[in-house]
Amino acid sequence: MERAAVIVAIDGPSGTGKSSTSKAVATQLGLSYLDTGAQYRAITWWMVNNGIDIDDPSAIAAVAGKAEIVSGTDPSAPSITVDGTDVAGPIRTQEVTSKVSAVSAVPEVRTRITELQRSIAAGAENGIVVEGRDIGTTVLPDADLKIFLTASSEARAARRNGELKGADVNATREALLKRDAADSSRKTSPLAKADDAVEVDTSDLTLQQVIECVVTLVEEKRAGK
Ligand SMILES: Nc1ncnc2c1ncn2[C@@H]1O[C@H](COP(=O)(O)OP(=O)(O)O)[C@@H](O)[C@H]1O
Ligand SMILES: Nc1ccn([C@H]2C[C@H](O)[C@@H](COP(=O)(O)OP(=O)(O)O)O2)c(=O)n1
Repeated sequence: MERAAVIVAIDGPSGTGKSSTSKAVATQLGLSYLDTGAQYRAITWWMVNNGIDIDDPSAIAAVAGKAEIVSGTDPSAPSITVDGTDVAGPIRTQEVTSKVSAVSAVPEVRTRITELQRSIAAGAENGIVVEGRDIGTTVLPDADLKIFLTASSEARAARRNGELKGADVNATREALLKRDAADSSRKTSPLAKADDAVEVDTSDLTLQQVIECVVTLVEEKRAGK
């Protein structure tokens, strides 16, 4: 019998391990992978590049449909382009990181990106792992499995700091908490755990342990447990 395409939603705040876990789980299970944060970063990069006033939600809303964002969903080589330009590097700058919460709070931006995410998930024949902030609550509320990753702010800041050469861990923690607060308090589709999501606190787990935990949960779902 053909296996039905499994849809896995992984949400949680910054630095909880969503991207690393999702990529590894998708690779192990032969599923596609979608980093929705990269899409919000990509549209933010476009806004910055086109001189749009980030403090003016109506200016952002007016051009929300302009950028053509294409996400490659191979977990071993995820990619993202805007109007044909590879932006995988530029979307990770401090400037984009500091502006992405404001851009992603604009309802017109969310509507546009949510449509894109749903069409990518629907087209993933072998199933997909989709990671973000509102996947289990809004984008794919019928996902087969929903995971909500958490971790202490200290653990999250230490992990993020490990990626930023020479950064001050306290400044990293402050910036991370500020972004979480903005993402959790916005009106449209805030960062939240879905009622039926499995919460996993990764503070004291290795990445490998988190991956194994999620793989087991997917396999249990597939076995109909
Ligand atoms: N359980 C873990 N223990 C230690 N480090 C981790 C763990 N999970 C992820 N990391 C590391 O923390 C950093 C942030 O992880 P990432 O997957 O990008 O988180 P998110 O997508 O939630 O922001 C990466 O450098 C990753 O290797
Ligand atoms: N589904 C999503 C995914 C991300 N976002 C927004 C909010 C986040 O602060 C930014 C960036 O997300 P991203 O997952 O790249 O952030 P980190 O890897 O945790 O730093 O995008 C969102 O609003 N909804």
